Amino acid sequence: MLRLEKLVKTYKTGDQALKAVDLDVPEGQVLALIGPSGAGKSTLIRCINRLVEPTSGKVYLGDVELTGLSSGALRRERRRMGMIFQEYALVERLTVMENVLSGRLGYVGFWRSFLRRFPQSDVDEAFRLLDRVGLVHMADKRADELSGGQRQRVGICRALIQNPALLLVDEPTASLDPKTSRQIMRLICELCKERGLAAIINIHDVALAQMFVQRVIGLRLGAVEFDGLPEGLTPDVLTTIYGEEDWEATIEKVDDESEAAE
Ligand SMILES: Nc1ncnc2c1ncn2[C@@H]1O[C@H](COP(=O)(O)OP(=O)(O)OP(=O)(O)O)[C@@H](O)[C@H]1O
Repeated sequence: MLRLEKLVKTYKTGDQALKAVDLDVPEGQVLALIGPSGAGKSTLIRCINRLVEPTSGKVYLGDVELTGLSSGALRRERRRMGMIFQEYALVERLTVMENVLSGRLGYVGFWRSFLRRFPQSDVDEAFRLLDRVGLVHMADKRADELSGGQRQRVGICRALIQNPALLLVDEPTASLDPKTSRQIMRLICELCKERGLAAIINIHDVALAQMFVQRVIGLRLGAVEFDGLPEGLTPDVLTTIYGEEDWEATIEKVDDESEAAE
């Protein structure tokens, strides 16, 4: 459902962030993108929805070549790609409900969005999503009253209310404590499964990636160094992606029992 063909990004500074990346993501697959700082993970995610303009190569979402679209057509196609950010990107002074509904702005007309008047069906869906992530009781709270984990749940609802075919997730847990990080990763992966959604999750934490996804892509210096099952991330493979390190400690599974009831 998503295909990248020889995707290249060279920034104006001369930094070659992506070097001819090929990638196929089937429908419903959740994959983690790992790699050291500067490997090109954020650039890859942002080249897919063209928040960063690729230098060359092609991106297909289904049959549509995103790289060939005019700005109007791109705006429409972007509705099919929900994005979740590290820093949540909520509007602090708006309520939880308003932040979730802002995910529909690509759908409602200009005046409706200007007046923030959304169809009842959108409001109903927002309540359903907030209920699913355990935040329905906070619908009227302002975003700046929420904890990091709660904010990210709102960010997830805002992405899902777009009814996307693909989720692009950029470091969803980087600002969260370890336990909340696991809860958020689990939630994202469960929701993808429930909805048959594909997702690409840029994540620093290798153990967390291994715990939840079906496929891992390891990027190094803008190229795919590893593409396989989480179990394939042996210390040797991690050394080729990241360099020398004591990987036995890093890939040790975290005790998950304490969360079983959550
Ligand atoms: N706007 C930019 N202008 C110039 N160079 C950039 C820009 N953004 C990223 N780069 C460069 O492109 C390369 C890839 O960066 P990118 O942020 O995609 O990596 P990353 O794997 O996401 O890193 P991190 O994990 O630290 O976020 C790096 O060398 C970086 O310096």
